[in-house]
Amino acid sequence: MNETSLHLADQAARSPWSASHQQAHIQLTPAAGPIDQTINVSGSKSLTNRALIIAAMANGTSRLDGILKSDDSYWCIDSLKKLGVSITIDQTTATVTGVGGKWPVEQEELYVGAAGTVARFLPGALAAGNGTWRLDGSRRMQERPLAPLLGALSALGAQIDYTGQPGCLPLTLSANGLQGGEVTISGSVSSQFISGLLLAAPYAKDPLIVHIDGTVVQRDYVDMTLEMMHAFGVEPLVQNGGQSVRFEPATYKAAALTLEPDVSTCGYFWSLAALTNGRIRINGISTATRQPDIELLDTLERMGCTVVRGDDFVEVRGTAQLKGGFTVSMKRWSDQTLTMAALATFADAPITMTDAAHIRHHECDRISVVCEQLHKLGIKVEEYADGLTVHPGPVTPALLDPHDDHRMAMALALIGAKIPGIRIADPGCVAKTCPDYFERLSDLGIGVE
Ligand SMILES: O=C(O)C1=C[C@@H](OP(=O)(O)O)[C@@H](O)[C@H](O)C1
Ligand SMILES: C=C(OP(=O)(O)O)C(=O)O
Repeated sequence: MNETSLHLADQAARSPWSASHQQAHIQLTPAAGPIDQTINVSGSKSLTNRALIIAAMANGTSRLDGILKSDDSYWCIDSLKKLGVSITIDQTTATVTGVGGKWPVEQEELYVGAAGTVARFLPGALAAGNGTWRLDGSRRMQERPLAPLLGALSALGAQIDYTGQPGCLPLTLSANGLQGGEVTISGSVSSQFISGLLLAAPYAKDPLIVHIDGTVVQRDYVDMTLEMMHAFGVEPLVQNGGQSVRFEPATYKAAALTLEPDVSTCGYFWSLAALTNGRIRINGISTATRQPDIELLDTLERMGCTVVRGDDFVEVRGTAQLKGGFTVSMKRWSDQTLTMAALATFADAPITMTDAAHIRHHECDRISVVCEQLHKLGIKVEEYADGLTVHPGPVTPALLDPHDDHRMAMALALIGAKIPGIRIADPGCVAKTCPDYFERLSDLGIGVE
């Protein structure tokens, strides 16, 4: 594949916290022997951006330890600062002085980068206040859906004017606070729509009941949102088996929190141990986490790995031959679909991943792109609307194109940890959630040139 056929990355979405990897591509070389390390992993992107936005809406000053410093959290902080929120960062500690839901800057242009969490969590927070703001994002973020969330916010009093594709960024949001009452929203395409509405719901002028229409993809992220709201002193009343949530008018209270490591990022390092018949222990996390990608561990065990579940660490020990020959639903933990596709390349029988249709709306059409990239390696794949089947086989090194998708780059790099000569274009795209990913691989003995 020549350079001209590569997906053109949106460099504008790369933040000052991006990695140093600005070269056109890198080449990976497997470590000389099994990887055997104990490591730490940076804070959760999902928890970081929830905590930042809620802290900004709270009364009082919050202290957040263990935040993630990546593109997604950078654009979250940048937007909140533009709204007049005082945020100071010291290493991985954020000190946020909340504005109680009244944004000091009532007219501003905000940029969310490629961050789905900011694109989906900020509009509700804005709609709860008073002002007129223009929101924009990366080229890909301008293609990702927002309509279910914005429809609900409009029903509660927000005025949304799309200046690009209807239902997407860029848009102008004008608000004079959220009405109470009842509103219904779907989470069948993204759980973030639900989370974005719930985060703002306590600030409605009257009691508000949010009804969830149908099933929610990756539902655990909604539960993470409710847990984070609780940490800031708001008590949502969950009813009807989780299909409705009732809120009395309330204001978040400042909090001091330490955020968990990012379990989605942990998945790549645990998978490295699985693939190299090595051992990786990650400190500071346990399987008691609400982060759904912890589900990967059960599947690694199913593939023949050993998992040690400590109170404050999780260790994965690999195996000489990964087992396949099964179908696995990715509905709860679909961010690991690409990781599973990389692992399946080296299993002893095909693996089918299902229930992941919504990841076609993520940083790229992840099902189509991962099938295309595995095909370049000579791997037989079958693509379905909601997933794929990977048939293990010999790998022919190639230049792989992550399509500006951090998870595509991080997952495909796992193949390079096993097979010499794998090249990954635009390695800097990992900065969305793990700017130092390739440095970490190098520290583990994998060649990164
Ligand atoms: O709420 C969150 O923090 C997230 C929700 C999920 O998005 P979808 O529900 O859109 O799949 C997940 O893929 C994303 O990485 C983070
Ligand atoms: C889908 C993802 O991110 P987001 O939707 O938060 O941009 C992800 O990190 O895999």
